[in-house]
Parts: sequence; structure tokens; C-alpha cells
Amino acid sequence: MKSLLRFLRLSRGQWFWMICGILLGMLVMSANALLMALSGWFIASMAVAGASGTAFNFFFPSAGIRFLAIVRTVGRYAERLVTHGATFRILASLRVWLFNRLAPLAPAALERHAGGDVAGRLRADVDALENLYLRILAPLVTGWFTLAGGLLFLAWFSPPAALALLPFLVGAGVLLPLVLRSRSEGPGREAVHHAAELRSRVTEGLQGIEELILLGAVERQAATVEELSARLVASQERLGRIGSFSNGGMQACAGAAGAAVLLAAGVQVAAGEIPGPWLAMLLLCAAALFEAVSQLPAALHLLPGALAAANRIFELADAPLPVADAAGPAPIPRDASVVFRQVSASYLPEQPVLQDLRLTVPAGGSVVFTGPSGSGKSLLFDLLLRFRDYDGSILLGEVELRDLPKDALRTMITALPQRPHLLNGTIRDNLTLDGSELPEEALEQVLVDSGLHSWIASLPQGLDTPVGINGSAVSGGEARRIALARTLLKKAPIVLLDEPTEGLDAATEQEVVTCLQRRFRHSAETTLLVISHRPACLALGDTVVRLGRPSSPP
Ligand SMILES: Nc1ncnc2c1ncn2[C@@H]1O[C@H](COP(=O)(O)OP(=O)(O)OP(=O)(O)O)[C@@H](O)[C@H]1O
Repeated sequence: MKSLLRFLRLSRGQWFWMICGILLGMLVMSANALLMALSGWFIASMAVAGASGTAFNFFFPSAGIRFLAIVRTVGRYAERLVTHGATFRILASLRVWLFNRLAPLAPAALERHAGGDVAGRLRADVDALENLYLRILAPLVTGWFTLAGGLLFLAWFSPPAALALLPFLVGAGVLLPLVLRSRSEGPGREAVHHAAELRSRVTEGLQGIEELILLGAVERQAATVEELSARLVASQERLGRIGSFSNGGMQACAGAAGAAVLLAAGVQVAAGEIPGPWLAMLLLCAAALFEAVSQLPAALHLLPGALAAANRIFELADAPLPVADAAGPAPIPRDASVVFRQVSASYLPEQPVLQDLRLTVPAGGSVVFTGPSGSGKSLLFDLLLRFRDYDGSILLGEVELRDLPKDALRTMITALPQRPHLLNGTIRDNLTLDGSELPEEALEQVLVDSGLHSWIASLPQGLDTPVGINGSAVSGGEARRIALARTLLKKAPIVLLDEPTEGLDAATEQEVVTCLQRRFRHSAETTLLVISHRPACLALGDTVVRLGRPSSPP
């Protein structure tokens, strides 16, 4: 229930429309019950008047019936418009809220989630919250309001009929939904869990489809997906059976309630305590009340699934920040020097990677980090970017990195990651991810320095050439050079390049290295840190630092 309250707090901006939707729902339900009651009374009174030959003023009742019918139809339209509008706006703002919560968690806190899991929570789980207000909260409030109001209305005309109806309405509107809620809790939660796992597996399988085909592992992957689908279908079948039981129970209650009202009111009519036409009125009103109450079991049936989706979303959003941001006024680094003092760090606490690193890089200096695979070179860049925490001290322009707010830090650093990601768009889109205009004067030189110039000049669409999903329409080396150009286009005094020439042929690599050397040799303020295994890249540094494998923990 905490998740439900939190959902409501997050929906604060839509409270006005949510309440309007519920009030409209109450209006529609009341108009429907009154319409049925008035119609029943009107038809029966007309019949009695016709049979007895007495005069009957049918003008007012028929006008009332038309009025109620119009209120019901227009009210239903307005209610749908308001409740759906509010729901979609809530979902849109929730998605933005969740995305903003996830951004500071990346990459360290998100990497333990399987491929499609985070995307699934952001999309499918947020979509599942559509039910919370639209199909659960609003129907529960309007249903219980109609139930109470309808009983009072019936009691006004015939206390025995209201009394006869009471146990069936309570059974159908309170007991049956509560039983259903407890029965559907397990399968509802399971269905959300299995659906999420299935989504992750399918996404993962599609992302790695080439390797699966080449290694003959498609059948195994398909079998896993089939097994997960079977589990999902089993939970959905259990939910379906519970739903059918609910429908059956509701029909049985409605039938029995009709008979009970007929009996109670019939006795009163026979005793002359109430007029005969009231019998039809009471019966039709009771039927209308059941229509309102019939949505209650369905609402409680959906509740566990919606709450499970909410829990998954809040669990992800509440993951602790892997690295706390510095509070207070941002200290201003003196220059672009980088100093490591007894720095130790790891991805996992029990597996030390970097141990006691000591190094001073003066402002405008350049260092190439090399060393065996797994020695922690990429981790070193993660530390500088504040993606992960460290022991010891890292000074940037004599300011401790921990004391520098991340926003301030990121204006100082531009980085080419080990696995750069290209967004689905053109080369131009990928050069300016923030949507700003390309700086034309700097662009030409950056394209030359990253070895892209002649390739782009040969393309019929030039910078407007699409790169495909994650760079699928360009070669690996071209994708890397686009990412390199994007890194160089950002003006920052510290430049980190992780394997800038990976995937390039020897001639292009040499060309890029020469251009980068020229670019950074002449820039006394820019500090360059490069990670590379490639001998050609060693020329990029004034110093080459060889990182070794960490020693095993004692
Ligand atoms: N996200 C992670 N979680 C846990 N361990 C990791 C993670 N990423 C890398 N490692 C492990 O940490 C060690 C250092 O990895 P890192 O990528 O920093 O090394 P590297 O020197 O950059 O390697 P390479 O030269 O192959 O890119 C490796 O043993 C690696 O298996």
C-alpha cells in the first residue's frame, strides 16, 4: 500500500482531474440507477393506469427519463475523457521522473539489471500503472459510493427491500472482491515477474542474435523463452480462472438479489404498504446497483499486478546512488592537472582492481595508460568521471574530486568511452547529442583529427548519412571515429580517450595518431589521458604508464 500512496503523491499534478473523473463517475452511476428506477416505475404506472382507466401525467416522468439518459451519456463521455487524460498525463510525468532518477545511477547501479529489464520497468511497468487510477482506484470509489447511495435510496422507498438486498450487495461489493484480491495476489505478482523476465530474455536474445545463430544456440535460447512464456501463461490462466469465478459469483449474487428484492417488496405490495409500480422501480434500481458493483472485483483483481509493477519501479528508482554528489559551493580547480595519491578502487568490493596508484599529470601533460587486459585502465576513467568511488585521493587542479559536484566536473572533462554508443540518427545528430548547432569553425579540424574528413566527403549525404541503430549502418572503425569526433567537439580542459584507434587499419590509425598529436601538442592547457593497447598510440603521451594486474586479496 506504501507504493499506492507514493503513486498518488507523484500524481499530485493531476489530483484536480483525478477527483473530477471520480465525481463524474459517481454522477454517471447515480444517473444510471435513477434512470432504471424511474423507467421501471414509469412503465409499471402506465400499465396500471391503462388497465384501470385512470388519468396519468406522463409528461414529467418521461422528461426526467430523457434528462437522466442525457446525463448518463454525456457524463460517461466526459468521465472517460477526464480519467483517461489524467492517466496518460500521470504516466508521461512518471516516465520522465523515473528517467531522471535513473540517470545518476548509470552505469554502476544499473549494470546488475539484465538487458531489457530497465527498459521494461521504464515502459511496461509504467504502462501497468495505468490500471491504478483508471481501473482500480476510480471504480472502487465510484462503486462503493453507488452501493451506499443506492441502498439508502431503496431504504427510503422500502426498508425491507433494502434489507433483502444488503447481504448480496455486501457479498458482491465487499466480500467477493476481498476474496478475489487475496486469491489473485500471488498469480498477479508472478505474472508481472515472469513478464519482466521474458522481456529481458527476448531483448537479450535479439541483441545477441548473430552470435546465437553462429554458435548454434538459437534453439537453447528459444527453449528458455518458451519455458518463461509457459510460466507466464500459467499465472495468467490462474488469474483468468479467478476472474471467471468472480464473474460467476457476481451473476449469482445479482440473480439471488433480484429474487430477494422481489420477495420483500412483493410482500409489501400484497399487504398494500407500497404501490404496485414501486416493485418494478425497486427491481430495476437493484439491477442498476449491481452494474455499479460488478466493477469492484475486477478492480481488486488488478490491484496486485499494478502494485507489483509500482514496487518494481520504486525499487529501481530508490537504488542507492553509487557515488554521492558533492554538496555545497563548487570549488574551482586551479588548472587541468590530475594527481592520483594512493588510489585504490574496484568494481566489486571483494575484487580489488586498482591498488595504490600514484601519478602526477601536470596541466597540459599527456599520459598513455597501457597494460594487460583487466588491469583496471577503464576503471581509472570511471573514477575520473565519478561513475565509481575510490579510496585515496584524486586531485583535479588541486581540488579533491569528491568535493567537486558532478555537473562542474563534467564541464571539465570530455571522454571517449570504451564502448561508445551511437544513437539512431545521422552522423550530424551523433556529433551534437545535445541538439546544439555544430560549431562550423571547429568542425572541419575535428573531422580531420578523427580521421573522418575524407570518408564523410565521399558520402552522398555527407553529415546527414544515417548511422542506423547503435551504428549498425556504419563500420566499427567509422562508429569509433564518429564517437571520437564527438568527444573532441566538446570543449573541456581534460580529455580522456579509451582506445581511440580501436578497429582502424594501420594507415588510418597512424593518420589519426599524427593528427591527435598535433592537436594536443600545441594545446598547453589541455591534459590528455589515453588508454590503449596499440603501439602506435603510445606516441600520444609524454609519459606511458603501464598498469599491472592487481595482486590477489590476502
Ligand atoms: N562492471 C564490472 N563489474 C565487475 N567487474 C568488472 C566490471 N567491469 C570490469 N570488471 C572486471 O574488473 C577488471 C578490470 O576491468 P577494466 O575494464 O577496468 O580493465 P581494462 O584494463 O580496461 O581491460 P581491457 O584492457 O580489457 O579493456 C577486469 O578483471 C574485469 O573483469
